[in-house]
Amino acid sequence: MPATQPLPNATILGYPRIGRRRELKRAVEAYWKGDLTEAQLLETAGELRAATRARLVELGLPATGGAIPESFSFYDQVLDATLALGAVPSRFADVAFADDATDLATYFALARGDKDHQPLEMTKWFDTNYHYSVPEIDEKTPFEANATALVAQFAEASEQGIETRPVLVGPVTYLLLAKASDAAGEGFAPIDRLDDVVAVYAELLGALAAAGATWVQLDEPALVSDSLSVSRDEATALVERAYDVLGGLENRPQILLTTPYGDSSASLLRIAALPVEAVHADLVRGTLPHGAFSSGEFESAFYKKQFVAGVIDGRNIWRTDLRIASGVVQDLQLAGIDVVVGTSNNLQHVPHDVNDETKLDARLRSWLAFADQKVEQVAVLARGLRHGADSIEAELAETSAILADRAAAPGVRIDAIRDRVDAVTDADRTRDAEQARRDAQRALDIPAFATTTIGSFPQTTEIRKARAAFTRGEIDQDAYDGFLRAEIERVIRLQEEIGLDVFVHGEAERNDMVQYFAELLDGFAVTENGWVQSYGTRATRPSILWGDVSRPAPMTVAWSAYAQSLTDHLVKGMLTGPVTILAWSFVRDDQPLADTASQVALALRDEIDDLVQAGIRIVQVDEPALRELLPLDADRQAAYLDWSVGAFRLATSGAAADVQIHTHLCYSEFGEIIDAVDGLDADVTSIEAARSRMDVVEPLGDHGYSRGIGPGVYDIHSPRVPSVEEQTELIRIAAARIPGEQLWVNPDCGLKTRGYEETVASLTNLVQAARAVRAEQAGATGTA
Ligand code: MET
Ligand SMILES: [Zn+2]
Repeated sequence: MPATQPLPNATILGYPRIGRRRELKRAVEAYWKGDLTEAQLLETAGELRAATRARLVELGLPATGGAIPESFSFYDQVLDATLALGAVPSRFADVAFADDATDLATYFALARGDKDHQPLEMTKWFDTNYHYSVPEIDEKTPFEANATALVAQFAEASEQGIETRPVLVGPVTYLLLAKASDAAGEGFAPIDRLDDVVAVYAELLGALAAAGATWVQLDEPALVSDSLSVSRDEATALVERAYDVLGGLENRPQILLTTPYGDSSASLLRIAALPVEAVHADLVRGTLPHGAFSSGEFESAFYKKQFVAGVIDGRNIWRTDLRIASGVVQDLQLAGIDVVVGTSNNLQHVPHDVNDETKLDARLRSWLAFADQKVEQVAVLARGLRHGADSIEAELAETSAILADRAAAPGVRIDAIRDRVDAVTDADRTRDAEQARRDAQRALDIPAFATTTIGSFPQTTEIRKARAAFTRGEIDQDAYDGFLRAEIERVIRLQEEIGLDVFVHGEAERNDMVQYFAELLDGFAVTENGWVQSYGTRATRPSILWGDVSRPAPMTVAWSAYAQSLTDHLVKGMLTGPVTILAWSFVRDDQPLADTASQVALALRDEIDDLVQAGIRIVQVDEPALRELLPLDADRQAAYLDWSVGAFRLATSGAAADVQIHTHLCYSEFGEIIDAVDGLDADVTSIEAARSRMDVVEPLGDHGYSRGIGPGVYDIHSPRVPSVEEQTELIRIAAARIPGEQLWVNPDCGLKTRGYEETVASLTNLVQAARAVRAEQAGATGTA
């Protein structure tokens, strides 16, 4: 047993690491380009970490005792764990053991790949829009502890006079989020290596103890998810097995085991029985174990053990109702629990500081809490625990007044919008029968294996410059519109040259596929500095959906109509779907998401109507986040799928039979929600598939999917140009399962992050691949 030194009664699970002005992004990208040396990058990162620690102390977290998490990452916390475990996949051995290899070079090679290596796959982290690098594990993966970064950061903090708490993804979650490498044998699952991995965690903990760390945080969100390869009950048993070992170590820091992102109430008492010194529960998404309080079980489970109560919401940007949160922690304390006030999860999912938003309406701003304000809220509640609730009455009263102001503010509830939602019927969510649509859409004259793209073309420096100049008022609306029209014309001509079948206008006018709409819809506000890491050096600036949503004017019609006027090819109208608009915004927490979704859907429905009036015959409504919002909790999934699918249908069902509705899904495993994808009832669905070698096609084929499907054949997440042969092979795999008339040939996703050179080369190959397969099929059936 380590020496007991209790955790101070205020903490957070983690803090944004990209920097208040995205300093880390700039430094890392400069390093990639060769403009910054490794030493310079390490120095910048050190400065950022130091600034973060100092800020957290300033905001009220104690500088000692492990209250401050050491949650920095250059790219991704799962990738950090991969390096700490030495779990470099064998296909990267040549990189890791090269003469000039450094830990950092290996790290980025895994993250991004290079011309000889595909990067580690990326996928969504629980139900967030954050992506982690998926570990690749097999029977032979060599595990070897590498505590260098963990120890160095802890030591760096000590130098600064701050005693931090190193943070690591826990062993069970790490392995359950991993995938079996291509070298793995049949039936192997990464979790089979649990004992080996636990042994390496033991070494890492030993190294941290030797460095003087009194606390370590191990995150085990696997405990709250029903979407992993094992049941929650099994995950709990695995956690028991792992922490019995780790807890039993002679030489280790005290362990804080966390269960963020969901409801751990079913397993909390079992977890509390483990030989760890503190356990966290997310009390925003989850609850305390039912009945355990009155029965005294909770008190005995937490006897001589600290409970970190995650009462401050780490997923949204609203001020937490402090009076309620204070009641919860005060009751716990009254029951004799050694309670620590905490956040529901790592604050990496929220921006830094509301005070950086100088242009936001002052009233709206007063309702908000970004990471810094959340830390302050934690500190207030902790003070209330130390000195009694009376001592924080002024703060409680202030928050109550703010919440009351928000509830009554104009625009938060608009009767006309609510009446329209109330009047929606099933008929409004239902299109003509599939056959009738197929017949009506023959007039569109679309070939088998039709080639198209997902919407965006590369966002060039010129586009970004023009947008910035327009935002700063350096060029006027006419000049900007003229620039965008020229850009659209260029993209149309390019598609003609490449020989694609169905065109797009290229989305040059969009800064972001959600923010663009948020700026044009009523009920949303956008931030200046509200960046949140999406993956690696990429960050998004989610909009704030604060009021009832409506569409004051058409949003995309002018651009789409202009593009269509330039060509005889069909041009797809391009909209972002209601679920994705919600998923990638900060949504209001004062009404069910389903109600908000209906409001957004009705606005999109009107937009589709206007697009069709303007001569557009195909409209794509992107829902890449459909899978992302699927609740981790199986009990809540059916209700979610019901409203999310319903919202998409409400948006699209105003379209007549001869209008072809497309949708696009990406970034996720869709096998699990195949019925929902089917339920969207889109005429054509494009879906990410290249990286997974068309894995999605099999379940679709088995499912008897009868409408159009475009499994991506070109992985746009990498600058690599896929050859004609490669893409032909992928189309053939799909064609073996799905009839050619149903198949579309397209990239995995939009091209906005790619450069023109690789884009043109890849699309040219794509068109050739489609033609090759068409010719093969024509040969096979004897038709021309
Ligand atoms: C993340 S999905 C992106 C879809 C969008 N239409 C685009 O092409 O960029
Ligand atoms: Zn996509």
